[in-house]
Amino acid sequence: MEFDTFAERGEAIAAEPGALDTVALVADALTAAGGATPASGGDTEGAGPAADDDLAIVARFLRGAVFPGWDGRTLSVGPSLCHAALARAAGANVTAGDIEDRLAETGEIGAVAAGLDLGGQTGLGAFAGGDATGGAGDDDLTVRDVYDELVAVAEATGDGSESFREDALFGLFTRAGPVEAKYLARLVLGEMRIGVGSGTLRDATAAAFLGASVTTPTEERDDDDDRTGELVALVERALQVTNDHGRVARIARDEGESGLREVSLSVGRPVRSMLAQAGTVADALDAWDAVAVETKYDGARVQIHYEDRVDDEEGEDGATPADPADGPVSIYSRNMEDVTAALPELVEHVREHATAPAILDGEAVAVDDDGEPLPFQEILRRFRRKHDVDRMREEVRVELRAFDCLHAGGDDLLDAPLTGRHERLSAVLGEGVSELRVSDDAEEIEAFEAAALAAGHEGVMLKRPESTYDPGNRGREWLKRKPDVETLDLVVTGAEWGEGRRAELFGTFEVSVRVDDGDGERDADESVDSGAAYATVGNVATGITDEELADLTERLEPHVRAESGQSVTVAPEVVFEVGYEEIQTSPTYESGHALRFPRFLAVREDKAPEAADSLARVRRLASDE
Ligand SMILES: Nc1ncnc2c1ncn2[C@@H]1O[C@H](COP(=O)(O)OP(=O)(O)OP(=O)(O)O)[C@@H](O)[C@H]1O
Repeated sequence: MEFDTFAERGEAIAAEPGALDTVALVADALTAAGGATPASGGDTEGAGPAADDDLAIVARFLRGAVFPGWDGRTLSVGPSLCHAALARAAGANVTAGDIEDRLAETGEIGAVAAGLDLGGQTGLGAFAGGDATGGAGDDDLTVRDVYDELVAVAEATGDGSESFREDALFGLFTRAGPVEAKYLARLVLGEMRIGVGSGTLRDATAAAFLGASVTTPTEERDDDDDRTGELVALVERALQVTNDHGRVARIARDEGESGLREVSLSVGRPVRSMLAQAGTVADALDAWDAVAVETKYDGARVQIHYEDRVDDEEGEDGATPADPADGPVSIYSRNMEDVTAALPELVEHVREHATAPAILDGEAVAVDDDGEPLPFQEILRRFRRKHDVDRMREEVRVELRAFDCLHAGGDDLLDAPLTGRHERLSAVLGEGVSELRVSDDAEEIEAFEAAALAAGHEGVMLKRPESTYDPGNRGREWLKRKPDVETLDLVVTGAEWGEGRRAELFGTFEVSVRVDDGDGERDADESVDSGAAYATVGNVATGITDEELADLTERLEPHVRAESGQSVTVAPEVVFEVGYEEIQTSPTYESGHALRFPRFLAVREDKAPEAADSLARVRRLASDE
């Protein structure tokens, strides 16, 4: 597919207000991208699509993603690099500063890119491979050209990789016409802004390739007695298992329903984590006959994949390889980032105890010398660390608390009941496994909770004993019960420079909630700019030490999008855990709410902005108060 065709379809989708018509437009785009069905069936297994088929690429691009969800590769392109590449492509008269000024005016990089004369002024379009007519946009840039170039950008490492990335983007921009440039800039920065969430793409896949009808919104259908509901559920299931919209679209097209039914988990490819809602013991006992109660560990979520393969690097004595990333154990964060190298104790633990290939779910916790839990902030000093792992290992001890098992010894367990999965977990790992107590006695459950709190844990999890594992879902099958601490996980979207002695550091941070339904789709929300993904809810300036301010400044500076006086706007990259006393309605912030007495608690290293708290949650909390 030509990239300008993709961009025009993006424009049409963005302009369509109706959810069902959006699904129909996305389904058309998928069908158009697939072209003729490849006889070979193509590469449905691998990360890269077959050479004659753009379906997988287009399915991901529509969501603003270049790679599948399970794939750890990232472009490593921040706003400043993108601005520099755009400025170069726009010719000698335009600087990165000009791009930032325009961004401050328009508020959106796509609009800025579309307004530039890229490659046109200097004939760079011809230089970069354009046809005889020269100017930008005349070149037949395809979605595959863009994909291939972005793969090269993602895979560039070492000295010179930064300039390689800039050159590659410059090359792409010089080949782009205005609408293409708009979608290129958005894609590169991961902000597609056309309102295509995971649910839309799922429904469109079912409509395009399985014959599902697009007449009733998925949420209003009864899945049990509706054929379309059945097909949508099948696609949803395949998405949960593969975590790859591109691959699922291809399987739906090439192998139909039976192909989707056969999709299974792969050890080594992370799955989205099942999540919890807040709830009480009374809620749990009202809803279920019995409750499976478990300690809520205050650590960072980890998903551990154990491949049980012979390790090339392994010495004859079976010693751990020097680099844990080379071994049979891979550990992923909740964002599906590979954190194996940061947590060698967990690698060693699993190598020592696991008896079969497995996918385990659990929490990495920091503990003191007696094995007692340390606060959450301590695990964050170890999590995602790339340097000084051995030194930090001496300072902060980390242990595994595994609480679920998604796959063991060749069996996918997503559909098995929780208690059965937990038994498999105990059988496959043995050590470092949570205690899961099933009880229908409120007093016994409360005594379990009191003991967990007394031991320094965060609270308890209450789970339905028969619940299946629902990747990515924040349903009511798992409830979290914590004593009353009011915190929200909010995205930093702006900051202000400090004063006096702190003039070189940010002093105040603007924090925002997510304006979507949890999988990237926007709320139907008229009071908030419908293109915005985040809405402000407060400014945080207290609870931060000087050392933390320096760290936060260093961390946020590369993401600054625009500066005006003391204030900067920041790309949504960093999530803060913020404590507060109350939520009030307020016209001051875009969300229509304000936090009273917000204070900084920690950076949620383990959370991506898409996993931050939503506007819907803040509204719920506000109305409960
Ligand atoms: N026994 C357990 N079972 C499931 N999750 C647990 C358990 N112990 C600790 N956790 C942690 O609790 C989280 C469940 O709460 P939730 O889904 O709301 O995530 P969260 O937003 O990170 O919550 P929080 O900020 O309260 O940790 C899990 O993601 C996991 O990291």
